Amino acid sequence: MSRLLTDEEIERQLGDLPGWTRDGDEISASYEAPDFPTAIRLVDEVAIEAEDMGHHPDIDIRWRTVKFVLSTHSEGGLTQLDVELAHRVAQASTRFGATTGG
Ligand SMILES: C[C@H](O)[C@H](O)[C@H]1CNC2=NC(N)=NC(=O)C2=N1
Repeated sequence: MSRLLTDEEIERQLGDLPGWTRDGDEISASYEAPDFPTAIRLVDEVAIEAEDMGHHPDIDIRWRTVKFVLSTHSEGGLTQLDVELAHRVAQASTRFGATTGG
């Protein structure tokens, strides 16, 4: 089900994901939460979503900035699972008042 996406498919779908950029086999975005506890709650929410999907982000937390890096390791690149998880991260970020530069 999770075949690698083409360059065109990736670029088109990133158009619906403000703040998300592609770097080779990964897509990533940084979100700034109102404060550190909210950043941690955002990470906790994304952990629940990721576990639900069976698809997990790399996460970097620095004070109230949280960077999510997505790739499908089993396929060696980007699949629809990464796009789906990015949308879930974006929606959770909105709920927690976290914003992205994009
Ligand atoms: C069996 C299980 O679904 C796999 O190991 C999943 C777990 N989470 C994963 N997450 C990500 N980002 N890539 C994977 O290939 C992956 N594989």
